[in-house]
Amino acid sequence: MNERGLLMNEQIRPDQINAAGHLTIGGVDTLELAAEFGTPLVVYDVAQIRDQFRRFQAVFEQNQVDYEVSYASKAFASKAMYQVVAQEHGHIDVVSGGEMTTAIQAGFPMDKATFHGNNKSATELRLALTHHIGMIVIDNFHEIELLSQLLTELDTQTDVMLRITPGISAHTNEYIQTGQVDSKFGFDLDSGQADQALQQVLANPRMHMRGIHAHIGSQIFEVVGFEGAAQKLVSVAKHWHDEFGYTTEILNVGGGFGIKYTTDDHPLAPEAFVDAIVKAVKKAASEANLPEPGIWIEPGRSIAGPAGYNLYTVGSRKDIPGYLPFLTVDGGMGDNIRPALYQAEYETVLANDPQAPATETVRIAGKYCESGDILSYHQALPATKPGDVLAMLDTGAYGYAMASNYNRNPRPAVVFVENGHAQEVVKRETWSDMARLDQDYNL
Ligand SMILES: Cc1ncc(COP(=O)(O)O)c(C=O)c1O
Ligand SMILES: N[C@@H](CCCC[NH3+])C(=O)O
Repeated sequence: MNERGLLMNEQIRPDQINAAGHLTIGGVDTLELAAEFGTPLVVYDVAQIRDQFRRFQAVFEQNQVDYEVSYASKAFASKAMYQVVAQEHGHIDVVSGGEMTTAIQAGFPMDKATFHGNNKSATELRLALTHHIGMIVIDNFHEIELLSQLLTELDTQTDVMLRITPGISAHTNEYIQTGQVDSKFGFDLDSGQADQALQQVLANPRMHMRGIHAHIGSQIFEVVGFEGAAQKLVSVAKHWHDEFGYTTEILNVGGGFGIKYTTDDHPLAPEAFVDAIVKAVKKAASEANLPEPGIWIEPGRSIAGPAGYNLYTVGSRKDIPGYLPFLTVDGGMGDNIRPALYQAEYETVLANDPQAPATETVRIAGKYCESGDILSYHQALPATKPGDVLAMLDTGAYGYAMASNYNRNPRPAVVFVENGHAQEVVKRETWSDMARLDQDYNL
């Protein structure tokens, strides 16, 4: 409750409302952000990014475990983001030459980067090796062969892990499950593929086999899947120890920690996830009589998501008797495709009065030429008028990262805000940028 006796939106902290009653991010008024940088605008509260990172790290420190918290940068990659992670002494994982190049340009220490992907190209692997990437997570037999050729060609060596499919279907949207047996990622266990991969890697002196990786899915709300993955990884480590005399140094349980998008979501705290993982690994390792391995995690959404906001300006409106009105904003599926792609839900508030009581339920539509271009299917809001700014909450993961130029709409600017200061860290694209790669046809 606030002083007006209204129920606060749970995703907004009371200190985010300023004297004018406006929503603030990192101490800056969202209306000022919209006026200065334009809309649609992606805004990150940097203190919140740092705080999530530190919370994950602190539990490992308390448990005195060898660990890495590796930010899964597919959730949101930019030079500024990599620089913030570096300031937090964090690690990153990258899944493409583009993410790697951005990290390199940001000056990120690449020995703290892990390279993932189920079809890494020779060029990408070469880039990784020439920049002495910290770890390559090998996904398939083709990659073992390609990597071994490149290691010989470049006369170098690398640390590697093997990604396995743990056979765990996390309780999450089926589109974002990755740990089940029928997955395109990683080596299958039951068919013996993983054993074969281990033997190939161990036979190559240029590959230093460091550990086992599994990722069970995304937006997960329960610890049980992670405990299961931890047990499975330890059982693989035990099997490899007994069968091949190989001792696993690191278990990487991936990311997937769920966040609160709406009041229906009840995520666990970072501490609860890490605590459960650490306990499960320690218990399983001691039962298997194995030395305690290092534990790595790869949170993406839980680092970037809650810190991100999308600001939009309200434009047209369509009222249809018997249906929820369409309130159209100046962005849409080009800057956040998640509602259209996964029926993902968010909370949206009126930036100039986020505490105002709702008077209607609307559909928030985008401006893209597509009926499915909906940002919200049912959002309670106070009365709005063209020109009002809406703030969509918790948009920081897989929003800008999955943005497109559909309809040749420019992608928004990205602004980082901290301690009352705002800085544009990714410029807004312009209409002429839309044609910057185009060539006149002159055959
Ligand atoms: C290998 C791997 N690690 C980490 C992540 C990050 O997941 P999340 O953003 O759900 O934490 C993903 C994406 O799901 C992934 O595929
Ligand atoms: N893009 C998905 C998550 C993908 C996870 C990547 N492994 C989402 O928006 O929820």
